[in-house]
Amino acid sequence: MKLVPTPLAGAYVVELEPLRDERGFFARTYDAAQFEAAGLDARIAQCNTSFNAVAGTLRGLHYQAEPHGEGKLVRCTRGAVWDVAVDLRPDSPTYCAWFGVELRAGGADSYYIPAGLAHGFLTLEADSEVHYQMTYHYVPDAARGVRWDDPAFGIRWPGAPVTIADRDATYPDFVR
Ligand SMILES: Cc1cn([C@H]2C[C@H](O)[C@@H](COP(=O)(O)OP(=O)(O)O[C@H]3O[C@H](C)C(=O)[C@H](O)[C@H]3O)O2)c(=O)[nH]c1=O
Repeated sequence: MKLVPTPLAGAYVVELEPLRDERGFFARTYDAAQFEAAGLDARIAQCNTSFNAVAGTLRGLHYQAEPHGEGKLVRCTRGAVWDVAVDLRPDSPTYCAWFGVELRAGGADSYYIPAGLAHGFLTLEADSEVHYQMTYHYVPDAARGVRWDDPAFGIRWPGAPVTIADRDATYPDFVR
């Protein structure tokens, strides 16, 4: 697999390098040694999956407040999503910048999002599933979020959400 830098400091598109034969392909999706060598957080504390019945489902953008920051390796395992991260680290050279990537089931890409960035996605197809590897465990009281259409970030989405949790739709404007 290849770690391809994104415009966001510390965030990478993880490109699979499929080994093909007459049956199909085999590919490594994660390599702790390669992550550590690149200075990425290689811990796997928990794995999660989310199923989204309706195309146009928007989840996020979420993060955990320090000291419970969580890195995420995000992969689409069914359907397709527009996957977005926004940098909320005040000391980062890419503070308040965002980067999106289309992730498809069977596609070559995953998205590694370090702690301190918020993450969200908009599904592009019905019955889309997203799998996460998390570097830190879930701490409900540390759950935070920013709004998908917050003017502070100017995130471009392929469409408006068809379904979104009230919590996600009503985060207050982000103050830099
Ligand atoms: C995140 C999480 C949630 N939960 C429970 C809490 C709720 O009872 C239920 C659904 O949680 P929530 O509505 O926060 O799920 P999402 O809106 O999909 O949140 C996720 O979506 C965005 C895109 C992310 O990047 C995070 O992975 C995560 O915040 O699962 C858990 O038990 N463990 C967990 O790690």
